[in-house]
Amino acid sequence: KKPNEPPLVFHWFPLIGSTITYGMDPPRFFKENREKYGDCFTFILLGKKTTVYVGPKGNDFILNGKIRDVNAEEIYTVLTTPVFGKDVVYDCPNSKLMEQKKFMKIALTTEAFRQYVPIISDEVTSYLKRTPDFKGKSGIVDIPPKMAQITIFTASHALQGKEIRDKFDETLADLYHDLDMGFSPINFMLHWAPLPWNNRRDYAQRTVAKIYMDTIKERRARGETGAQDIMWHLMNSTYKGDVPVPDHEIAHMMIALLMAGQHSSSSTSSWIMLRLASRPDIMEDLYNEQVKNLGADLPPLTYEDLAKLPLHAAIVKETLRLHAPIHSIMRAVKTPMPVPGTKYVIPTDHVLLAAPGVSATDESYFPQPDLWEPHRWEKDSPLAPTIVRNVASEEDDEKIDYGYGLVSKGANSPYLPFGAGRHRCIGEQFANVQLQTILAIIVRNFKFRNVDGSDKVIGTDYASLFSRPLEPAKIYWERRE
Ligand code: HEM
Ligand SMILES: N#Cc1ccc(COc2ccc(/C=C/c3ccc(C(F)(F)[C@](O)(Cn4cnnn4)c4ccc(F)cc4F)nc3)cc2)cc1
Repeated sequence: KKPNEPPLVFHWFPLIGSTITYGMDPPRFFKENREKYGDCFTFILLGKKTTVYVGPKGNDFILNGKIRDVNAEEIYTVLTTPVFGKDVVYDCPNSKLMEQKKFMKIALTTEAFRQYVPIISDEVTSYLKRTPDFKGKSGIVDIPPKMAQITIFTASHALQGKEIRDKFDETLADLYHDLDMGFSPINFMLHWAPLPWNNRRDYAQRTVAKIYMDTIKERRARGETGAQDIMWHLMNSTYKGDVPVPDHEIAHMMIALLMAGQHSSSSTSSWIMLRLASRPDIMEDLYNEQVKNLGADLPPLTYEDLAKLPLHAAIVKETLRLHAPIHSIMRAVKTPMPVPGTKYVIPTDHVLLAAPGVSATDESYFPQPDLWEPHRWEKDSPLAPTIVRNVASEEDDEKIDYGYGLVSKGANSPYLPFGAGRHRCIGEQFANVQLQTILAIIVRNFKFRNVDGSDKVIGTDYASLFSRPLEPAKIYWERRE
């Protein structure tokens, strides 16, 4: 290794490098090597020199990197463009992505969320009524596949509109599955390989895009609609210079949003249910919070009700602290990057890897970091994050606008499940509305506990693109009187 490069993680084989040890358990790999080499170190990921820089300084260095120094689309396009379709997200200049994020965000307003909460509540309630797995008074259920179903119905209906949601009962479900097969880290690494599932992925992408484009034509022929869904907003958006968004780009952005929302929310909602089964006491606290703040008759949920359920919000926050779906954020290095406070200069043949989850489980920021304790987010909790006590939280610090709205300037927070900087997530508010609504409806209907009555929680599957629970992940449920 050269004197001004970060330390290189020891490995036996040149190409494989540390791919297997990293791929099997990234958080463990980060923690072990942080102890050996410090916050900044390089490892070989399938032949590629990958420099990890963890901790708040690392999060800031990578996520707030200047556009001339770091590049996301070069790394991600091989994975996302075959699935989403061309000319959107990472298959276009970053300036165009910033405009696309602005369009998507226009539909994610509190006005829209007011419509989404009843839509999501009804989808969950009717799913629980019709699915055979929740028949009778009690039983045992493998929860991740159920949450994947609930997520796709709620997200497609709210975000994509009723026409699209109803198509999920027919052809769209299988097409979505084929599209999803292409969304795997193997494609990240071996995108050039003529893998059999990639043909099904390509056929599915073309067919799903056509379904969206036909829907767009129908809507245009029919004229206005009261729906607040994203498709309608994209149909009325124009790029700078008053250039309307082409129909194929609308269709491709819809696929991108469907994939984003589906994977992140189904993983997170599965973890929420599994954590509640390990802590039945918390599930009771949630029920009591609803009775206390909404009334014992538990009226139909509204968007305004969510603001009266702080413990429900803390459940999502604490689950994302321990189970962030995206464990590795990657960027190509475009110009040699000096690392402030060190003698390191990261060369352009490296890939940068940010892992915000490392500081989210660091005891110097979160007392008893591995304990899932939603009450820690209450202000006087002894487990409250130290960062909140002595450094301004995200709301206070200064903001910057990359073209799609204000985001906090500092990425030096230890808790960044939605990323930071120019590539920061625009789905955070929608995800919170969706997850808290699903949670509130489930809490009204059931009590959960582990099948063996323990407080254990299942391990994590890192082999797919989004970390998610190993399957099957069974829990015992009991219908609440
Ligand atoms: C629990 C739910 C979610 C989590 C934890 C999450 C996490 C993230 C993270 C970490 C990033 C930054 C990626 C990077 O810097 O490379 C991101 C970006 C993004 N997410 Fe999410 N996300 C969630 C839900 C959603 C939803 C529901 C949508 C759409 C409705 C969405 C759309 C996007 C978009 C468009 C970007 C921007 C990518 C870019 O600018 O390069 N996300 N998300
Ligand atoms: N041997 C072996 C072996 C080796 C390694 C491994 C594991 O290695 C790795 C390495 C990196 C990663 C990165 C995850 C990653 C990045 C980008 C995206 C995304 F772009 F797709 C997304 O951000 C997703 N998103 C955003 N918000 N919600 N979802 C997105 C953006 C905009 C958009 F519109 C739609 C989107 F959906 N998705 C996921 C995952 C696994 C396993 C095995």
